Amino acid sequence: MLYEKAPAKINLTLDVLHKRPDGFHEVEMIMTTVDLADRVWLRPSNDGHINIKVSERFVPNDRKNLAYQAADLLRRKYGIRDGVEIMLDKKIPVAAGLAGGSSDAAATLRGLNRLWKLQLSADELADIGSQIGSDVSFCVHGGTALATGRGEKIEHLPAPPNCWVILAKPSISVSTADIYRNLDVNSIKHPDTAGMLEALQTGDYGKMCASLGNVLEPVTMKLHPQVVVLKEKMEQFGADAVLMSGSGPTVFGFVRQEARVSRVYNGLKGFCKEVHAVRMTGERFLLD
Ligand SMILES: C[C@](O)(CO)[C@H](O)COP(=O)(O)OP(=O)(O)OC[C@H]1O[C@@H](n2ccc(N)nc2=O)[C@H](O)[C@@H]1O
Ligand SMILES: Nc1ncnc2c1ncn2[C@@H]1O[C@H](COP(=O)(O)OP(=O)(O)OP(=O)(O)O)[C@@H](O)[C@H]1O
Repeated sequence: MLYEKAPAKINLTLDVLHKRPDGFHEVEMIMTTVDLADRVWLRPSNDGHINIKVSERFVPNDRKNLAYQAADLLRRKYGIRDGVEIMLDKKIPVAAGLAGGSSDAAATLRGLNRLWKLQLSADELADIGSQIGSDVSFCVHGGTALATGRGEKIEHLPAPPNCWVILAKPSISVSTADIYRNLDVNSIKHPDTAGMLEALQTGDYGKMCASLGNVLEPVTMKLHPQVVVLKEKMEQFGADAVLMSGSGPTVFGFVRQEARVSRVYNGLKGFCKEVHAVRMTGERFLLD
């Protein structure tokens, strides 16, 4: 049995440049992994099938699961006949803007690369992953990166300055496709991507806080006012800066002072079932 960690991501910035002829949006976003992770186990089986077992009742255990799609893609591409059992222990909130499914798919790609001795590089796996979803390429590499194109073009960046990240997910589900559909590309207020890049290069915490921005945030907030309330609460409880991740609805807040972490965490617990205090790991997966 083989184990892979599948960490969640947050978006420090998310900008949309334009809508493409293929219906997707050309994005420019800075993402980083946090130490909240699903756990993925892979066990070879000789029935020639891909079997998924998931700890979470609402997550599909058939070909709709992104980990299934990752295994299926590799099997077809490399003519593999072996079966595999994939066990997913979900810790990342589902449909949250934290790339849970994408990270499971990425971990499956990394794990099967080892199990089936395919000797593919991280870039090759990321390329295969982009066929599953826009966030899978980033999740194959992890760490901190600028993602462009549909999200599949990755440039590695230095890890963010050290701080706590409080994640809070309201109990609503958000469809990424719906949020992009409701975005008016002509009235976008673009985030300061250059400022965020500089903050990462220089390790400037204040500048990182000031440069957070996500063009999908107002779209999700309009459809789900709970996200506005949650962001305000997090600010009131003392987070240094707050933003929605991806298409939402998870909101994250940075807290540098150790003493404030429990105040923000406990305060939010009163409003929200799913609250986590995590760190940005900056941990990149290097394949051998
Ligand atoms: C919001 C983010 O999570 C930010 O990291 C990503 O942009 C979305 O990544 P994802 O969930 O992996 O998205 P996909 O599964 O590829 O696409 C879901 C849907 O979102 C829309 N979509 C996604 C990515 C993109 N660059 N433009 C889009 O318009 C499309 O309607 C697509 O059908
Ligand atoms: N392994 C998986 N884990 C969770 N959800 C999955 C998985 N595979 C498929 N899904 C489906 O994908 C949907 C979105 O789940 P996911 O947790 O990946 O969303 P997300 O965090 O918003 O992703 P992203 O940030 O990439 O948009 C779920 O409602 C579920 O039906």
